[in-house]
Amino acid sequence: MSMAEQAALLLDRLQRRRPLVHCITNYVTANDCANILLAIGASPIMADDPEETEEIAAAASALVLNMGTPSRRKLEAMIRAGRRANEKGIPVILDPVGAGASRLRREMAESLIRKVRVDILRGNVSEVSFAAGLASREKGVDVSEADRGIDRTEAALAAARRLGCTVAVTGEVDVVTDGRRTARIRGGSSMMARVTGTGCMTSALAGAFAGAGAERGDAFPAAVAALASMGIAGETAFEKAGHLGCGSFHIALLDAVGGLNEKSIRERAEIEEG
Ligand SMILES: Nc1ncnc2c1ncn2[C@@H]1O[C@H](COP(=O)(O)OP(=O)(O)OP(=O)(O)O)[C@@H](O)[C@H]1O
Ligand SMILES: Cc1ncsc1CCO
Ligand SMILES: [Mg+2]
Repeated sequence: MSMAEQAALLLDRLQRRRPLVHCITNYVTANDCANILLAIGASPIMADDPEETEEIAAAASALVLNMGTPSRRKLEAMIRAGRRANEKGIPVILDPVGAGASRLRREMAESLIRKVRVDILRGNVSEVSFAAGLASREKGVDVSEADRGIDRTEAALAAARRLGCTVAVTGEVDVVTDGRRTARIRGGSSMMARVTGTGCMTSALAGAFAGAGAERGDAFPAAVAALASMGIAGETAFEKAGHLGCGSFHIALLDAVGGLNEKSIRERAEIEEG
């Protein structure tokens, strides 16, 4: 079965099952992540107090840990949720936002990688390079100029080997690998880099697809399906609203994700295997 066909079937399963996706995320893009999950057909819950994250994670189909606005308290909330998810076989997605940008973020990324078994790591090339242990010169949450030259495939493979999980590096062309299989996903629009949170939304969608899977261990096709969905939606949004500007494009992106179905994935996904 082709990767596009697999992604189409996963979307169909997601829309029938409506997986509950627990997000411990940042305050910049939390609302967009909740809305994109609703748009694709999943059910979001944002919960980040250490007092409740174990309980919420235990009831969810997937857990998304996003380091965008970190704190020691949030780290504790993430470790509690992550350990519970691991015990219950619930897939965990890590978005190491700005992982190399400060001491707190570096410690947080290292601590999460050490204490929680991650199924999908999703980030831009700077973030994934840092998580892979490669030199990264991150200054903020966007790809740094110094990191633009790093090869996305090499960064993804290095991180996949270090973490033993599926890694998705986004950018103009997205790369997904589990160290054994590799896929490249085209599509999207350069406008996506001009709206904050499209990466966070992609990670949230990876949670929805991983949570829709029949069983744990389906992380690679879930990550591919999430990136293909964002790619198609980004193109549609650009056609509809690219000429209007970033604000309209942002809203059109949510609309486009809401319009995705099995058929659009099968017909429009641009996935290259190997
Ligand atoms: N130049 C581009 N052309 C096409 N698609 C792009 C481009 N840049 C980013 N994208 C798409 O935008 C989405 C987010 O990727 P990006 O690498 O910008 O994440 P990010 O840096 O983590 O974003 P953020 O931190 O703002 O959430 C992905 O679906 C990716 O494919
Ligand atoms: C801009 C920004 N700052 C912290 S998180 C975030 C959203 C994109 O990652
Ligand atoms: Mg990001």
